[in-house]
Amino acid sequence: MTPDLMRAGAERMATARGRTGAVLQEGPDFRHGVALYVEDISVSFDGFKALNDLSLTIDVGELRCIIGPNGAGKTTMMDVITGKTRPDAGKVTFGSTIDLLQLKEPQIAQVGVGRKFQKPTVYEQLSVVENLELALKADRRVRAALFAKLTGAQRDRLDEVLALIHLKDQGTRTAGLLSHGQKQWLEIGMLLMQDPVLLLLDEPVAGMTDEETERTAELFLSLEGQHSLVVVEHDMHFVEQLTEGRKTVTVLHEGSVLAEGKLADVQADEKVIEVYLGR
Ligand SMILES: Nc1ncnc2c1ncn2[C@@H]1O[C@H](COP(=O)(O)OP(=O)(O)OP(=O)(O)O)[C@@H](O)[C@H]1O
Repeated sequence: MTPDLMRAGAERMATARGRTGAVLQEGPDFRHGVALYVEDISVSFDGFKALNDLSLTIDVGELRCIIGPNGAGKTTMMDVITGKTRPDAGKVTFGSTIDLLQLKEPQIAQVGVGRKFQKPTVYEQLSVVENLELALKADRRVRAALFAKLTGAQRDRLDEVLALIHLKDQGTRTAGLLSHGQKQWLEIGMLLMQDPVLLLLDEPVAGMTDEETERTAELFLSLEGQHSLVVVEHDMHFVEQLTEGRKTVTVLHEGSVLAEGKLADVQADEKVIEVYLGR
C-alpha cells in the first residue's frame, strides 16, 4: 500500500470511528491495507447452496471486478456483506476489527459500506442537488433539519460530487428528466455524499449507452484509491476498461471463487471458458 493510501485509510478510520460511536466501541482498522475480508461464507436456500465456502479479500482503495455466470452467487454475496442475508457459516470483517455479521443493515451503511442496486432509485420529483442534499441528510438524526442550510464543507462536497458524476450543469434539473445513465450517476453521487469506504456496485452500466458506459468507467477510475469499489458486471468491455490490464478480477461460479487474476489470464483459463465466457 502506498503512503497516500495508508494516510487515507487512517483518516477514514478516524471518520468511521466518529460515525459509529453510538453503535460500536471500536471503529474499523484499515492498517493492514484490507477493507473487507470475506471468509468461508456459505448460504443455503432450501438446501441449495447459493454461496459455498466463498472467500475473498478487498484492499483499501482497490477496484475489484467480479464476474461470473447467472446464478453464480454475486448478488447473494453483496446481500451478505450488506446484512440483507445472514449466512449459515463464515465471517465477514470490515477492516480488521468489525464483524459485519453482528451489525444490522443500517449500521453496516453507517460504518462505511455503500451499495448501489442495479435499478436507479432517485427521487424523481426533486432536483439533482436536492437528491444529493437528501443523501447527506439520510442520517435520521439530522433529517429533522432537512431544509436547514448546508455547512460550507457540505456545500463544497456537494459541488465536488456534482462534478465527479458529470452533472455539474444539471444541478437544478428535475431528476425524473435525466437519462437512465445520468440517474445511475446521480445515485452513485448520493452514495458518495456519505463518503463510503467500500462501494458495492451491481451491474452499474446495464442499460447505458456506450458513451455513458465510457464515462462511468472514467468515474470509477477516479474513485479508485479514495474508496474500495466492488463492481459486479457482465459487460466485458467495461471490465476491460476498469481493470486496465493489471487489476485482479474474481470469477464466481456455483457460489465460490473459480478463478482470480488479471483479466487476460482468467479469460484464458479453461475452467472459466467452459462455465462462462465460452457460452
Ligand atoms: N431468496 C432466494 N431464495 C431462493 N434461492 C435464491 C434466493 N436468492 C438467490 N437464490 C438462488 O441462489 C443462486 C445465486 O443467485 P444470485 O442472484 O446471487 O446470482 P448472481 O450471480 O447474482 O446471478 P445474476 O448474474 O443472474 O444476477 C441462484 O440460483 C438463485 O436462484
